[in-house]
Amino acid sequence: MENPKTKEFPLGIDEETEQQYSLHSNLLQQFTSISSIDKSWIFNSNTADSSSQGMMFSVSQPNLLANKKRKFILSSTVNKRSDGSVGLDWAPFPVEMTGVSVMVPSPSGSKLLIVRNPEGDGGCKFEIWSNSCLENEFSVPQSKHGSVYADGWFEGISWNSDETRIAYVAEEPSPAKPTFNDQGYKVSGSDDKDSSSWKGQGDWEEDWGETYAGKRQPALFVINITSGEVQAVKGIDKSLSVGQVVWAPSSEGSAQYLVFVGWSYETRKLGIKYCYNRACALYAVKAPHESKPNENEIQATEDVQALKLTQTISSAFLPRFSPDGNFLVFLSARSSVDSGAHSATNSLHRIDWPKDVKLYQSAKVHDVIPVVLCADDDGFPGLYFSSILSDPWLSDGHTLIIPSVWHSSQVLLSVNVFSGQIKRITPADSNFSWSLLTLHGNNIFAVSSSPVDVPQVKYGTFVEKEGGNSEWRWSDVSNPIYKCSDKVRSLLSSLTFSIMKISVKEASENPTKGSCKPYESIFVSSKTKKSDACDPLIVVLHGGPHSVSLSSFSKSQAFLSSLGYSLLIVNYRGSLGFGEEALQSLPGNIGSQDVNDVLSAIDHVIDLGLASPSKIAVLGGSHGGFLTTHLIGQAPEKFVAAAARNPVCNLELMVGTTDIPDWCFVESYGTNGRDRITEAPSAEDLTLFYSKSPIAHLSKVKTPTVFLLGAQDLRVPISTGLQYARALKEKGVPVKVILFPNDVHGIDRPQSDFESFLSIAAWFNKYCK
Ligand SMILES: CC(=O)N[C@@H](C)C(=O)N[C@@H](C)C(=O)O
Repeated sequence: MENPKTKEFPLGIDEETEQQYSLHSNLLQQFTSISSIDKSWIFNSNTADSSSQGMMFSVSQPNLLANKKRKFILSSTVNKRSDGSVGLDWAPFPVEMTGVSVMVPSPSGSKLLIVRNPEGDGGCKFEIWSNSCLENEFSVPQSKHGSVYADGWFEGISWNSDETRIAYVAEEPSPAKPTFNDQGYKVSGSDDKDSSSWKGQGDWEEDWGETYAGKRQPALFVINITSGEVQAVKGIDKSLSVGQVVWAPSSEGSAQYLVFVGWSYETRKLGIKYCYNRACALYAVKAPHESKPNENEIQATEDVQALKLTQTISSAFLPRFSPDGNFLVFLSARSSVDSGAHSATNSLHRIDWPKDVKLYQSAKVHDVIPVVLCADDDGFPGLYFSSILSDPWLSDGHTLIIPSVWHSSQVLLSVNVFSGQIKRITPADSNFSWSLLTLHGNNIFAVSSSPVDVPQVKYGTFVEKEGGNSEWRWSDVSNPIYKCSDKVRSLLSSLTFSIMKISVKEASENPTKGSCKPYESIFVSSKTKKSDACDPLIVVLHGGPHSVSLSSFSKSQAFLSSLGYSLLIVNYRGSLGFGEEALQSLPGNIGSQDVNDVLSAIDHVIDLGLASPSKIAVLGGSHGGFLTTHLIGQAPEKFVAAAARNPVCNLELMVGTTDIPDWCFVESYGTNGRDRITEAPSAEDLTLFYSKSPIAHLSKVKTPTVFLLGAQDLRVPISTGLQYARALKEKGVPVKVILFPNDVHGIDRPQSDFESFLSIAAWFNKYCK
């Protein structure tokens, strides 16, 4: 037998950790392997049997060995039953999609665009499929454009109505770089490649920060799907980054227009990921002509300059035309732009679409859903969503179906864009969270889940009842996608969850009404009380801070609760989903109001006898890591273990290195901080940043803490986490640091996510059981 004293362990692993890893890694793999639906589409039937329609699901599943997400397509046929519900007949096997960046069916469903972005020097591949074969395939050289944007934000791919052309967003081609040879500088003009010259760097160009490192400016293009001709759209200011393009309704005899979102910047591009406070507007621009012989000169003289449609509002995005083409709706994050908070309560707007192009610029922006400042207790708390279906309309042509965060859950809403009437269409008595898959006529495919229930596909039908009492009814749709192991199912069935209201203990000076309203925590625990002793508790804190922990299924959280921990997931004031006044109460008060909200939520569960004060751990990433490290400093007796993922530990250090220095100013000073934003903070600014930071409380910390850091994080550069971890080590506090060399802020590559949560479990089992 091996002598444990002489046994060599892998880096960072001792005997106890090895045991923990052996015990729990298989269960974590079982959670990890649960698939998720990214998108789905419904197709009109080509058969005589019009009661059945085809459906396609794009599904992803982490592939730990390859450290990638495996993507596949699963097809089914929709069968409508006489009672209004549906069943899906599934194809026997899925088909893996390798190397596919985006796929977009045409509006009629008769064609499918598949885009494959280049991995090396080659071009972008566009494939046009019919239902039986590949119809056309084009390779677009890098000299025309770089990768097609598939990021879910700048991303926009839109088929025109006769399905002959596609507008899309791709990276501008790379500019030429200065060339040198043994004679010195090679005068530009010659693009010769020879072994006696080399390329210099030229000027550094700004990008949009976190997750956009090295990505070139997003620009607009149109491809003809028969000839493969690609045209760059003219008339767009070079300084504008563009995205989310859609074709404007076409009218006989007049030119075709494209509507897109444009983001401009002042002196530098600030990070845009999770940051809705970047000003943006809708523009209309003439789509390029199909080139015909001898037409070039006529085109050159045409007025092609893009028109700004939304002059009167600081933010406009997600444009969608009504089915009749008479109006355009869009979302606005103007509260976020105007206050400087990186995310806030949205509003929805409408422009009646003029038939005369010249009137576009003076189109009136109507408010459909305004920003909600403070909602009644059970009233609509405001709009919180950032993606929308490409066709979100019911058959009346003016009712939109959208998801939105409502307190700690995501619900589905129907919105009448003329009257502004909003209805919550998912069950009011459900604490589950819902996401939208696709519309099926006037019915809805959706997914519903909870912290202890794996996602379930649902079908919603609108039932008109006598006496005008109509309602939405939801039925389960059986599906093979969310399959999980018997072990996972049995562990989850022993858990339960509830959403708790937590009263505000101390309001700030001059509080607004909305900031005094209760906030919420999601509490996950075992159904059966094993003895008088409570299970150990993990307090889970989201980042942002203007984000939210939803009551939806999370594999990593379900893994931790399956190991015997209760979870207290706190939506402290400042979270999305509770109205604008509650959200805006946090900027200027970070490190105190949010910390106290979390401490009050913990006291609440201790007072209810649901948690034992001696067995509490805390876990959070980013701003959640800021709170984690603040809590172990400000309440050093309270926490026996902590885990911080890319935490903000020192704003004074972060401000000079992050892609969002403006965030440090606004969150530290409040909205007034907007006027102080600078690349050269004063000594006074730096003093305030330090005083608001967890590092200011470091001397009191004694909680053993594990740090998970992504070395490519541009948002919260690892220097702040490393500095704090080293300082704790210097004090003799037990510390573990795992650095993921190729991860960005989210640390979500499959192997990194896996190792993060396995090590968090091992750490908590060591110090908090
Ligand atoms: C706006 C932003 O990115 N803030 C970070 C400090 C942060 O907390 N990020 C959130 C979104 C996260 O969960 O990573």
